Amino acid sequence: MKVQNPPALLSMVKVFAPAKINLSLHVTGQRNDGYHLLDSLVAFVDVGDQVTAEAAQHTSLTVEGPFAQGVPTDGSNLVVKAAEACGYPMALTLDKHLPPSSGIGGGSADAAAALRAAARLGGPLMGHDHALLLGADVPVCLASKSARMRGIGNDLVETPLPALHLVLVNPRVEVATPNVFKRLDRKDNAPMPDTLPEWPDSLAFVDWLGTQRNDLQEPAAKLAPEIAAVLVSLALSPDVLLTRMSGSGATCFAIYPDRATAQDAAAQISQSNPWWWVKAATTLP
Ligand SMILES: C[C@@](CO)(OP(=O)(O)O)[C@H](O)COP(=O)(O)OP(=O)(O)OC[C@H]1O[C@@H](n2ccc(N)nc2=O)[C@H](O)[C@@H]1O
Ligand SMILES: Nc1ncnc2c1ncn2[C@@H]1O[C@H](COP(=O)(O)OP(=O)(O)O)[C@@H](O)[C@H]1O
Repeated sequence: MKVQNPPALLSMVKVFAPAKINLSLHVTGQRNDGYHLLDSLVAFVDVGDQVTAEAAQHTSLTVEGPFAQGVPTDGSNLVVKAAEACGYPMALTLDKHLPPSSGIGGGSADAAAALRAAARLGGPLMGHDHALLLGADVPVCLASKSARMRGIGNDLVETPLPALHLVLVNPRVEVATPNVFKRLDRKDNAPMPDTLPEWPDSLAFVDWLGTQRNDLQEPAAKLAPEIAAVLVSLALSPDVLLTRMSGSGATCFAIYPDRATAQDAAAQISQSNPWWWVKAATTLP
């Protein structure tokens, strides 16, 4: 019998940390510990951060990239917390492209990428329950596949969606998630339907999505009036199908019929608002 060598372990890995978009976000209750119950359709896009990792004696972190200045470089960074939580020390480099505190889960995506990096280097693969301790959004980011997310972020059902062409806009205003939840008047809003419909194509999906909500949009817009300006700017762009805020804000998204239309809208919005962070994006399969 031929004896096969075990697969060689990689010495360095690069892992993409895609932005998370809450296409819908219904807040349906609140637990005794203060955490809110959610019902959210989550998608991931081809815009994100990059985590590079090597096994090391001690965990270290270098942060670079366009949003490096906005994130901590010490043990409070979620990639360091992720390395510590899985007990696998790594030399980490975070190339930060997503605006922080912006409702697209940058820190959670980075933490999930660090967990995937540890597993690829030969460390343990952390389970969802353990990942949840790093943040409510970390479990959904671990798979980075579109999903219906319920509970506080722990109850996940993979939900394939038609491809969507988006523009993401952040007015470069950081919004703290707990402050938005605190300003939400009603905590017991209606969930999405028990059984989600089948969508034959993107247009049918967007029609249905228009009947759903982000319950955090109103309280976030009270905290950051720039959100209203972003939504107006997206709503005025040619051929737009739907506009909404993601997560607790302030990033908003719009959906377009195709990539070229999304790219044209992004270029036009960026030209009129040079300070804003504007990206055309397509959902990942
Ligand atoms: C609101 C969401 C929707 O996807 O996205 P973001 O706006 O952060 O991107 C998430 O639930 C955020 O997840 P994440 O950012 O990982 O939250 P955590 O670090 O666990 O919690 C930060 C704080 O948000 C509030 N929080 C978070 C999640 C949840 N289900 N209920 C809450 O009330 C709590 O005040 C908590 O102290
Ligand atoms: N890798 C990271 N990237 C961004 N923020 C981080 C990171 N690690 C820790 N943080 C902290 O987490 C907080 C939430 O950031 P982030 O995850 O980007 O928010 P959101 O989930 O709203 O997009 C910020 O206040 C930031 O200081």
